[in-house]
Amino acid sequence: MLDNLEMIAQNDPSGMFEAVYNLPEQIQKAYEIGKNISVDIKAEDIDKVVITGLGGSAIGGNLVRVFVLDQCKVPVIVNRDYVLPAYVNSKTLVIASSYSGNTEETLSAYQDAKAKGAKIIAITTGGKLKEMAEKDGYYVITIPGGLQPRAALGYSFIPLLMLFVKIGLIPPVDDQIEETIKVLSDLRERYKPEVPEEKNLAKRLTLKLWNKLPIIYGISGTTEVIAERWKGQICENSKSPAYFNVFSELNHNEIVGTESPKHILGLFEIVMLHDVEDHKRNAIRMDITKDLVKGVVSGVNDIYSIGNSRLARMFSLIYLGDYVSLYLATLYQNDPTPVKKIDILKNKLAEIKD
Ligand SMILES: O=P(O)(O)OC[C@H]1O[C@](O)(CO)[C@@H](O)[C@@H]1O
Repeated sequence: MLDNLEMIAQNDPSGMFEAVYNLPEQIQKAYEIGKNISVDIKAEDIDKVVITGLGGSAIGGNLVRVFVLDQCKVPVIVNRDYVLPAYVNSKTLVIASSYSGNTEETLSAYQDAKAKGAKIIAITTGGKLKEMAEKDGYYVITIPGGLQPRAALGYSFIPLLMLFVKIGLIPPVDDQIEETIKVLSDLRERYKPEVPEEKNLAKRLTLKLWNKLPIIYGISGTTEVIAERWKGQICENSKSPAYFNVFSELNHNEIVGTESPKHILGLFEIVMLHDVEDHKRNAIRMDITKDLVKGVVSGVNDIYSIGNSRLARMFSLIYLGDYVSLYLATLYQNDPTPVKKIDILKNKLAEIKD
């Protein structure tokens, strides 16, 4: 079914498949942008980092948060709100991340950061954020436009990660970026539409999730944000509901909610994301949980990261989720690009001034 290339092309008039295929090149370009970052902020000047953004931009920040968790000596917090927490002050580095540069919550948080006297860096393609930050004399990392924010994860993540290196918060990541580009270049030749179902994991997994409710499980500290990314991509690209949760937390509540109603539980198709750095006990929890839900849910699918470095492994899982979301869109005959409901929301919000 998913081997019908004409059907794929018909449901992808705006080229989201192409954008996903080009992720390795995007990461290469993002790497060059990262190398050119030149800031005078040093690790000792700050006692915390707050990355403020929404949607795809927040995911980029959240992936950085998890990536640096065991290396960075200052807390990294992701803020997805109009305002920043009261602990933001002159020792805080606030990174305002918005691909469009026009997301209202991020613009509002930027103003809040300014009012609180924080050190500010903006990462954006342009829009009001770039305009304001340049006018206010803050450093702006400018990334290329022309993509949907969720398709620009390379741009919203890699320069941010390299900023952490430049500031001296984490050791260099060059080798990891280079490996990531290689791993993704290899994976796209395995996941692309031309590869038939029997050899294409992305297509096979999509067929399992089709007409089901995808439930994506990650593990705290490793795959937690990747699970969130899968959920977001399935919602926005496939226009299907999807939910995610994280081990071990879900073992303390969600696992109990698997008894009734049976006809709804029977539609759950679970994807468990695995990585070699998963906490041993959480890996065991995943196995036990699988046994507990077997026969109740429609199915459980184990997916393992590929690659040596942490970065390559992270992106290997992200990439599979991206392809799955596009194939699922194809099966539902949806164009992955438009996000009509968000457009309606934004228009309605624009009509209402406070
Ligand atoms: O990165 P931006 O442009 O601030 O957008 C944030 C999020 O907002 C949306 O544009 C929709 O509101 C998402 O698609 C996107 O991920």
